[in-house]
Amino acid sequence: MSMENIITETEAMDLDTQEKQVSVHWFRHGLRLHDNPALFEASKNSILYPVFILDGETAGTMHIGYNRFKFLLECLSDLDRQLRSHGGRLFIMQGSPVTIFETLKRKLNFTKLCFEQDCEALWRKRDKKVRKWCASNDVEVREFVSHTLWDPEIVIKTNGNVPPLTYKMYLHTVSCIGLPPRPIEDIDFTQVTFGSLPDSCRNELGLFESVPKPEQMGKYPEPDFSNPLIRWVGGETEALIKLNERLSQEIESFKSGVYLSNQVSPDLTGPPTSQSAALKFGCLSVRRFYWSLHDHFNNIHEGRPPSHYNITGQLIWREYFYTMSANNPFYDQMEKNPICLNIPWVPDSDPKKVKYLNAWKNGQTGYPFIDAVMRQLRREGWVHHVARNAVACFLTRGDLWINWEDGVQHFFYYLLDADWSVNAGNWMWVSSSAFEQLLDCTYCVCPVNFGRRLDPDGIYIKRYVPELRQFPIEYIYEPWKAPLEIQEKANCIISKDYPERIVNHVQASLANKQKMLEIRNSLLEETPHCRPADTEEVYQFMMFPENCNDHLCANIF
Ligand SMILES: Cc1cc2nc3c(=O)[nH]c(=O)nc-3n(C[C@H](O)[C@H](O)[C@H](O)COP(=O)(O)OP(=O)(O)OC[C@H]3O[C@@H](n4cnc5c(N)ncnc54)[C@H](O)[C@@H]3O)c2cc1C
Repeated sequence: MSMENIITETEAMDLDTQEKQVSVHWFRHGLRLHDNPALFEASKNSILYPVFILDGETAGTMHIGYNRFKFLLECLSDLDRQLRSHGGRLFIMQGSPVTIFETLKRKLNFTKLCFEQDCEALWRKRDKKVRKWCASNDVEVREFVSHTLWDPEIVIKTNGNVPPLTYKMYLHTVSCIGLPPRPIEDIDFTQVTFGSLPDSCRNELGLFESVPKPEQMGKYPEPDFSNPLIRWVGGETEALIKLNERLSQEIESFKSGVYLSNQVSPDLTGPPTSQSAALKFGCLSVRRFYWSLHDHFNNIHEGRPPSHYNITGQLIWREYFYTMSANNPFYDQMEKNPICLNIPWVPDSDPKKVKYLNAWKNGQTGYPFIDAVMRQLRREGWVHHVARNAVACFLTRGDLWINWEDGVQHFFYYLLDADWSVNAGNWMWVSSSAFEQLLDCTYCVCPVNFGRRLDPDGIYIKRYVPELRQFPIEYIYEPWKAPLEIQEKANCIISKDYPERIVNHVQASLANKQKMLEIRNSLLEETPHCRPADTEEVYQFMMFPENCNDHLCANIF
């Protein structure tokens, strides 16, 4: 696009005389141009200002590690590059949203503010303040639902003004609402007029002339966990390339009649295919993902009714957790959270807690599978769902009896896809704190056999726990059992080069099960609570292989 459709400073100041109104599109999540109804609205018959505000909280920046910050800045870079190719740019500013909008109002007299709904309770305060300011400054607010397939508020209303307690109830509720909307058409950028910012307000707005690097924002790689082996790249362009790759794989599996290969045979060492970080930041539209899968599925199985909730069942878990958190500002906490059971985890004052928690965080528990996962998390920011289940269970009800809130914080800092509600929802589920039969923790992931089942050759361990690279496979999941001469031959002496296991899993998990039972029995009556609908749902969520109920991967008490 030529410079002709960028208006000048003088034109911007003289807008009341022009026909077009001035609109600001506020990117928060939803960092994409495709299927973006709020951006579509902002660009209609308007002079458009696309804005992202680094306010220290938006898009999860209040507690963020280097890898996710880098990913976010790559998303912004990609947006900026794309907008520039259409003659505009992304205005990245630093400060509080209301202060920035005040300045923009003074300088540009904008009259419309558009944004995508951030449905989590966490964002209520921020958005309420902005709405209030808009209401008293003649700025129309237009908010659109496109981060989720269904509007959580409508789901709650349809379910009688309470969130559905179980995933199955959730499925039932959304089936009453109907199928989610399809993605909207692409914006015709040849018809869009972009605004420019007067020089006089650039400082006041904390405007970045180009997308900053994480280091400029005070974020640095951690010395012991730098050099990721898998590099996740942020941005819409990359997300759409990955979507096509993923769809090709899915089409092949639909044709062969093998569905959900990611769940049936989880691959810890194969090339990365996940879209969770792209969905978290919204560089991929969840509706595009959902409908592309179903359309391909229906094309291949012409005439057969689509099984909507099977092939996209994982996406529905995301919806479910968003909905559960929508009206619950304490969703990521234990005591104040009405859906969470109060479990007397190891107290903060207990020195054992600090020791165990640090060992878990640093990948030094002495259980190679757990340590590999924890090190991959810090190094790369993404780990497979089955691996997350294993380390979450180990920290909480499985082995260490440590509060899931500590796990949530750690994951929230390091995960690329860290979502306030999805993260906390999964932690409550795995730790038996909610979404689980009242303290009935039947399934406990075994840190030895579960890993062995997933990665029998120990490739994953050798990749992330280099101390054990020369260990023979028969001992790699239980190195403490290796005779000293084998340890010497493998150049790794247990308790010197690699830690002794911090707990005995069999003893710890049995003792923890007993504690759960005692708490359960001490409760007078069962209150209605969130829980799995049945055993099948537990298996599906935990992604246990079908024949896993044989004490090999899961301890079943
Ligand atoms: C303790 C714990 C914490 C987690 N924290 C997060 C988080 O902060 N953000 C996050 O996106 N996922 C989280 N998950 C869920 C899950 O592990 C990831 O979404 C998954 O690893 C993504 O891989 P994928 O894209 O290959 O998934 P696929 O199987 O391809 O699923 C497609 C999409 O569905 C969604 N999804 C899949 N599984 C779940 C699930 N159990 N709950 C909710 N959504 C799901 C994701 O957006 C995912 O990209 C967590 C799981 C656990 C056990």
